[in-house]
Amino acid sequence: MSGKDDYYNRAKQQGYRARSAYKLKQLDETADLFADGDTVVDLGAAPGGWLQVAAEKVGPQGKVVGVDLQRIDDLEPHQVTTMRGDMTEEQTRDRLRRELGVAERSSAANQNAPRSGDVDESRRLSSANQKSKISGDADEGEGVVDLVISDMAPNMTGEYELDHARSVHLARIAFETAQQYLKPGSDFVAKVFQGRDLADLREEMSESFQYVRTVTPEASRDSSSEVYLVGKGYTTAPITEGDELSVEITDTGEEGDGIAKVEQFTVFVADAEVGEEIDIEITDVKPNFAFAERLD
Ligand SMILES: C[S@@+](CC[C@H](N)C(=O)[O-])C[C@H]1O[C@@H](n2cnc3c(N)ncnc32)[C@H](O)[C@@H]1O
Repeated sequence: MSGKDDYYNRAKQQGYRARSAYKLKQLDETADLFADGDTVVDLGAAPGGWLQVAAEKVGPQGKVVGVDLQRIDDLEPHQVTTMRGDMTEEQTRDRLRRELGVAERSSAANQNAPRSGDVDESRRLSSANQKSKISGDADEGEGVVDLVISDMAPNMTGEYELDHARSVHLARIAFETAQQYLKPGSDFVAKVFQGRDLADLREEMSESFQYVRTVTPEASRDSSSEVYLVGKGYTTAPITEGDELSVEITDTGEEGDGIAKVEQFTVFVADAEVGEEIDIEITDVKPNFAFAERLD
């Protein structure tokens, strides 16, 4: 018996429905995914190993919603709800939206545009405590989910290119779902089989997250080509570090910096006064605000 088969036995002994539970635990160790009280969406959740781990990690104040083509037997933790459906179908995505209790938000529109509503000065935080604070005070309509995880996998045909393409398609659907519901600063994980479209998907994700990692948990079988793309720090910023642009200072932050809006996205500019029209360079981009220096 190889070392990897130990995970099967451990899952049996420890009451997990699938050995994949250990993949999620290892992903969490590597990428720090969960926090107490989080709301988590788990796509491709049957038979429920990841749901069990997620429920443990978010605790009794959290909420976990699992979706799968297959029926998922009831789980004891009260914070877990499940639904049976195909995530490639709109009606399943509608049901998920209703379960999360949010209005529809276009993922395409959301991809490079900020969410509606101003970002207030209280969100100007040090990067060290950014995730928890921002997650904690996000309003409905600004994102309601702290983490989207997808372990969706297609039925394997054995044809490498086809299986890869189908897994990328499922990961893209998961990514679109994440774009609809994630709070600024929150995270996303999706399984994908290695192949030629993996780099493109990672590149697309990197536009919406502060950074993206490719992680292979030890519990993934040696024979598997699966990897997990982990997006950290969901951002809706329409700008990137190094951008130069002309702005008008429309407000003043609590610490005296000028505030400019770029497509509703808040940019703090040091030494700038309300009413000034100035050229700036973006120096640091956070999930829902940025810092800039004036150029003139
Ligand atoms: C590897 S299993 C997930 C194991 C799960 N993470 C666990 O720990 O129990 C992959 C799952 O993806 C589901 N799946 C595949 N395509 C799907 C789709 N279009 N919509 C919803 N679920 C899908 C499959 O039914 C299967 O249960």
